[in-house]
Amino acid sequence: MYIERILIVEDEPVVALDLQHTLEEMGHEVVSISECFESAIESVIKHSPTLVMMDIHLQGKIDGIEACEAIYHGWQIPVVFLTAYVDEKTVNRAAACRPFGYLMKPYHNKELYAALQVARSRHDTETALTRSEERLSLALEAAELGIWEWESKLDKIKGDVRFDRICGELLCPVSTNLRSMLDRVHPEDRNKLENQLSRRGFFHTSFRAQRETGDYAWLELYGNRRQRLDETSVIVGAIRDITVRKAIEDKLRQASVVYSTITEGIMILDANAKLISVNPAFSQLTGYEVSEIIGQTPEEFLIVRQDADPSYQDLANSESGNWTSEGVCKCSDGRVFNALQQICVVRDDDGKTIQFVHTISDLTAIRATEKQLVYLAYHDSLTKLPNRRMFMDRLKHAMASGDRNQQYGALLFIDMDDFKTLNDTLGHDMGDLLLEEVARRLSACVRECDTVARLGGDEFMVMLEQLSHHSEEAAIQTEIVAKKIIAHLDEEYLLGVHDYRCTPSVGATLFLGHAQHVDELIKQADIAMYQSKKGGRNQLSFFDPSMQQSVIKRATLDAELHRALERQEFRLHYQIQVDAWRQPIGAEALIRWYHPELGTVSPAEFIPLAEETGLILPIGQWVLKTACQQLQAWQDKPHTRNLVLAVNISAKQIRQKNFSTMVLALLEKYQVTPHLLKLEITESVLLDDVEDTIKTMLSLNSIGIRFSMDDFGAGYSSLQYLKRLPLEQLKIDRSFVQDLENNSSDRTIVRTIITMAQSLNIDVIAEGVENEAQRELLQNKGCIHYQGYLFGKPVDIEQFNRFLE
Ligand SMILES: Nc1nc2c(ncn2[C@@H]2O[C@H](COP(=O)(O)O[C@H]3[C@@H](O)[C@H](n4cnc5c(=O)[nH]c(N)nc54)O[C@@H]3COP(=O)(O)O)[C@@H](O)[C@H]2O)c(=O)[nH]1
Repeated sequence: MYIERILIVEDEPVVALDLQHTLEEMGHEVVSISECFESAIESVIKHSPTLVMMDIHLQGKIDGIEACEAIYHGWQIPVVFLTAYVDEKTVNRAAACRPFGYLMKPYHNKELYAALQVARSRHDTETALTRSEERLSLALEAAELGIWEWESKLDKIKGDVRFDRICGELLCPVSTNLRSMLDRVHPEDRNKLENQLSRRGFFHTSFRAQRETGDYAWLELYGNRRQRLDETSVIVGAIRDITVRKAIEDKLRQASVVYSTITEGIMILDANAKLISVNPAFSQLTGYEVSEIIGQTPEEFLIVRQDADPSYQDLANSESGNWTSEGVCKCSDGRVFNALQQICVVRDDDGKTIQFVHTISDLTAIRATEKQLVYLAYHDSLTKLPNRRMFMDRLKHAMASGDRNQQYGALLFIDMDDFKTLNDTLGHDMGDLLLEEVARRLSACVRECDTVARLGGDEFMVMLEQLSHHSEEAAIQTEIVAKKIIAHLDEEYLLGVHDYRCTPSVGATLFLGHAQHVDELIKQADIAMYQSKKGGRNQLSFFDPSMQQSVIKRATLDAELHRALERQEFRLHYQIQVDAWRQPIGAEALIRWYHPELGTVSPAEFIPLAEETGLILPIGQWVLKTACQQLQAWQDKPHTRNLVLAVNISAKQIRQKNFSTMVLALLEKYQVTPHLLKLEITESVLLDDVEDTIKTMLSLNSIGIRFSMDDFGAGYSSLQYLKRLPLEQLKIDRSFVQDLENNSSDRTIVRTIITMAQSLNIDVIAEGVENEAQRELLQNKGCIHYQGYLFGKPVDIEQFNRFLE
């Protein structure tokens, strides 16, 4: 039996004493007797009784029922009423304050004994229940779980305060029915959740529910669906917001994928820098399995420490906790590689170092690529020779050492003759083969200390170092090497199945120290090489300063020529063409360039330059337009109406795709009768794209435009093509006319040209006729049209028109 420490609250002292006696006989202890509420409270505080026996009628204003409420509420001490009251009102009041017993006076001892036993038992049970509820509440709070319940009969979801906290915002209104709650669930999760909720027994699931803000929260739901006897069912369960956990899990999952798939090797070390784990890439990189190295520090098996490297402890103490450096790693098989290593300190919330993450990346491939890139930056990919960049470096170096030793060096600029023809005829692959072979032969011709480089295309450069201290001797040494090069490059090449011959043109220049700039030296060698080309190719030329002057002049001319059109510096001059009776039959339009500073520049000087740069196209267009304007002007006057105007057309012009269209447009614009326009072409048009050129000529000729073959006899003169061209006229070159009186060969050539033209039914005109003797000779041979100073020099249009009048 439990021995109670009892407080008796009784206003009748006799009854109280009797009760005390009885209780003590039962073995209990009576700690105090009080007659009123106030003294009862004092006794509770003072004696901490385990049970109170309470009379309802007490001295003072407060009765036993109120006293019971106060004592139980304040100290949770069970109270048993002991009273004579049996009226319904009193009993109901007493019952409302949940007493632990209600004993009627007078009572039997056995009744008292039973009442005390029941009170004790109920109090213990209730206390245990309250504690258990408290524990559960604390556990739910700690687990962040909310309790919820749903009854099918009511179709209402109810929950505790934690449930409201978790779901209030998400699934509001909280006391909603199941369908409304499901409506807030993410469509992809809805079916799964619905299935779980309809299942009998335990379930556990997670789903997304939409917040008021529109974004989704992750919820974890536990439940147990039970069937009641009346066939209704109830689900009781718990719910938890796992949004943050999900986000962390996602990150962890990503981190885990990165950890296991990244190509960098990762070591996780504990706070003492002892290895805990490695990722797969680490084992692949180093050959170490985690079991072999666990518990060791990386320096014991992998990292070759440098003196400047910080220790793990240094890093743990550092503010950044991060260190990156290039280092050397040793693999399990002894192989060594360069690695980029990074160490990151992992700290807990209190800032204490708990781990290190040590990452290593193999730099071998990067270093190899860098090496390759450097190689490519300084070498020609086809021939593997040094390229221009490296050559320039070496040249600067050679100049510096030549300066110190006072020894001459030499540059040889080598260009393969007619390389373009090889590419055009046998294709670029064969061209590449030739260049590779040239590179081999050049390298074989020079000493170890010399440099062979490819500048691009078919241009090679050879630098000879450590030549004589005297320029003459150095020149002789250079000549010997250059001749050797020419001889070797002149030998036959086997290109695939083709035997091929290709000669070089070589230009040479000497240098001593830093007397000239590198670019200047290369230009000198280039100029000398052009000299070789001009001199007939397959030869060596040394640089001569006068050559440089002409190159500079040419560059100036080129720059000025680009601006000449827009500055309107061109004019057309006209030179009369006459018949046997000296009657004007037409004129040749000849361009003149009046430059404000350079003065009058001869077309013989600037036309070849314009052809080279492509400027001949806009210039030629301007000439044609001006000629058409002039023809239009002549058409108004009877004595000029039938004059035919000859315009020089360069090969580049006639090869333009839209040449015919452009000419037709001009004729139309200036209302010119086509047969008054004569286009003078040279034999050079037959060197390239002959078929297309013939097509263009035929189309222009079909509308009446005439063609004259200029400088005939001086060049290529392919008779095979001649008969296919729609030519109206051959113009005998001035060089044959000049010496006609004294040179019998020229006379023969002129006679042959005239005879051939007559047989082909083509007219003949002679240019450069300067005296009567020449004219007579030409007439005697059958040439009756002339152009030359004998009849008039090229003059501007005002003079020309005056002359005609
Ligand atoms: N594509 C173009 N070429 C043109 C154009 N204008 C001229 N040219 C070509 O330039 C070259 C030089 O021409 P130019 O200095 O005008 O010389 C011409 C005549 O002045 C000269 N000539 C004429 N008669 C005599 C003579 O009796 N003696 C003598 N020493 N020289 C004379 O001959 C040149 C005309 O030559 P050609 O054109 O071959 O009939 C020259 O090649 C021009 O073609 C142009 O607009 N476009």
